[in-house]
Amino acid sequence: MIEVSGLRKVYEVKGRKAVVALGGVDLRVREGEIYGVLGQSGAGKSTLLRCVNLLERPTEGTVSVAGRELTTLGERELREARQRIGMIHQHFALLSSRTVAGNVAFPLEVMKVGKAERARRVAELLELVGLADKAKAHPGQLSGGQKQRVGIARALAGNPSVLLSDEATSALDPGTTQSILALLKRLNRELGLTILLITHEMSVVKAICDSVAIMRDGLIEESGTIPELIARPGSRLAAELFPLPEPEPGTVTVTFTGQADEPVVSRVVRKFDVDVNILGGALEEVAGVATGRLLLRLTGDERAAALTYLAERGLLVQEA
Ligand SMILES: Nc1ncnc2c1ncn2[C@@H]1O[C@H](COP(=O)(O)OP(=O)(O)OP(=O)(O)O)[C@@H](O)[C@H]1O
Repeated sequence: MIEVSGLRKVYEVKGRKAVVALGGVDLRVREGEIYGVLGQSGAGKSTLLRCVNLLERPTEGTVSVAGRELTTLGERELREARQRIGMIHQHFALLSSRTVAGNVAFPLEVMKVGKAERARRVAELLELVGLADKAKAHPGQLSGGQKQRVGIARALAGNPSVLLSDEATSALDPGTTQSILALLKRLNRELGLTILLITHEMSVVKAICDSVAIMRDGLIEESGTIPELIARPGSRLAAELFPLPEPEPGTVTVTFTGQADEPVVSRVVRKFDVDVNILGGALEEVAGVATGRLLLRLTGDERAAALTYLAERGLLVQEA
C-alpha cells in the first residue's frame, strides 16, 4: 500500500552544515496493517511521514501510495492523491473559529462537495468517532481526546485508504491515549484503513501495531512484523520490550509468541534429566498476543535434548 524506496532528505540551511534527515530509507507498508515507526527525537520520523504525502519533497528516492508513484505527479494530481491520504497531528491542528462540524466539513468544502451531501457526511463521520453530540461545540470546549477525535473525523472526510499519524497521542494522558488507540484499531478493522504512525513510545507500538520500523539517525535499524522481530536474534525491539539481565555464559534466552498457555518449562523438567533456574523473564500482551522472554540456566545430562525440544515447540532458543 505504501512503498518507500531509497528515500533521502537533506535540509540545506544557509550558513550551516546540511542536515541529512533521511539517509536512504526503504519501507513497505502492506494494505490493511498498522505500521509503527519508532525512534527518538531527531531520528527523522516526522520527515519520513511528511515525505509519504510529499508535504516534504524528498531529495532522492521514490514514494508510492496505493499504486501511484507520487514523486512524478504534477501539483493538481498530487492534490487529488493527497485527498486519499488522511493525516492526524500531535496538536490536532483544528480551526478554533469553526465548530466541530465546521472543522470536519472543511476538507469537503475544499473538495467542492455539495451542502446537503456535506452535512450528511459530517454527521456520519462524527457518529463514527463518537462525537455526534458535539457537532456545534468549538474546539476550545473539548478535551484533548475529543479534539483528536475531531482530527480523525476530518482526516477521514475524503474516504482515504491510508491514514498518517504524526505522534497523535503524545499530547494525551494515558487513559485517553488508550481510547484513541482503540479507535484507530477499530477504524483499521472496520474500514480496512492502512495506518502509518510515528511515535517515540513503545507502548503505542505494543498496543496496536502489526509491524514496526526502528529509526535512528535517519536510517531504519530494523523492521518487520512484530512476531518476526521478537524472534530475530539481536533485535533491539525484543530487548526493549522484554528487558532481561545480561545473559551469562551457559544461560539460554527463550522467546515465545502465542504459546503462553503451554507449560513448556515444567514439561522440559519432567521429560528430561535437567534442572532449570529462571534468572529473569517478562511477559507482555503484544498486539493482542501473549508474548514473552525468559532467561534460563539449564543444567544436566540432557541439556542439549531439552533445548532441541523447546525449539521444536516453536520457541526461539538462543544460547549465550
Ligand atoms: N525544516 C527543517 N530544516 C532543517 N532541518 C530540519 C528541518 N526539519 C527537520 N530537520 C532536522 O532533521 C532531523 C530529523 O528531524 P525530524 O523532525 O524528522 O525527526 P523526528 O524523529 O520526527 O524528531 P521529533 O520527534 O523531535 O520531531 C533533525 O536533525 C532535525 O533538526
